[in-house]
Amino acid sequence: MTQDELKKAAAIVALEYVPEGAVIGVGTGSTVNHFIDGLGTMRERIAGAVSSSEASSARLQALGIPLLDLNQITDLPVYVDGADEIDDSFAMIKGGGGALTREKIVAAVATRFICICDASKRVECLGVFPLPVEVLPMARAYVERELTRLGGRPVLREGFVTDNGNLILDVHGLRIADPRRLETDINQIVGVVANGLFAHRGADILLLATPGGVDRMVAQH
Ligand SMILES: O=C(CO)[C@H](O)[C@H](O)COP(=O)(O)O
Repeated sequence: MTQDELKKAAAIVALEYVPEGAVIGVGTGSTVNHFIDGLGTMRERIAGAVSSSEASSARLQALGIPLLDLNQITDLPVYVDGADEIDDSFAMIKGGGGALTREKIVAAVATRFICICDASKRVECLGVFPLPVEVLPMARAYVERELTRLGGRPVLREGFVTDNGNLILDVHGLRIADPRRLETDINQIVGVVANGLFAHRGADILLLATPGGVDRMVAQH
């Protein structure tokens, strides 16, 4: 199976977790695109979706799925999203697509975070994938210096502007032994909008696609 076929397999299993009549939180990325396509086939059975990016919003709208404003939602039973890395505690690095801030906001509101990914995303220790950090443009150089002080090597994502009008620094060279601590430390840097560590709010369910099938795992927290 190709990596894309594995992503699709995880996404299709995630459709089983979509409650009848509910608003669904929708992430961003190539794995989630398969999930959105699946949602399109069952659009009469859901109330609509809250999206984490302009790209996902466009795909949802093209399939006729109503988009809702997060500010009008009090009950979001599930949020479905991919990850760039996920560890044994279901802490993740996300933001490869640059949508980390909105992803974090929608995930914070959701009752259950369902992570869908192929087995290559499972790691023992987070940090081989460069950690994305969304930064206000005027703070870029200052935040770069502070991230270097934390032991990383920040690299500006060239030619990329987030949906919020900000920049992304991809931080290389971090071996993240304590994801919660680092998530908090980076959030303390003035000018950081959000960082791609999802450790305080990790996944609740992991649907991990392997060539042998999709493993369903539930977090122990
Ligand atoms: O965090 C994300 C986007 O900001 C994605 O979930 C992550 O990059 C995984 O993407 P893909 O499903 O394309 O492998």
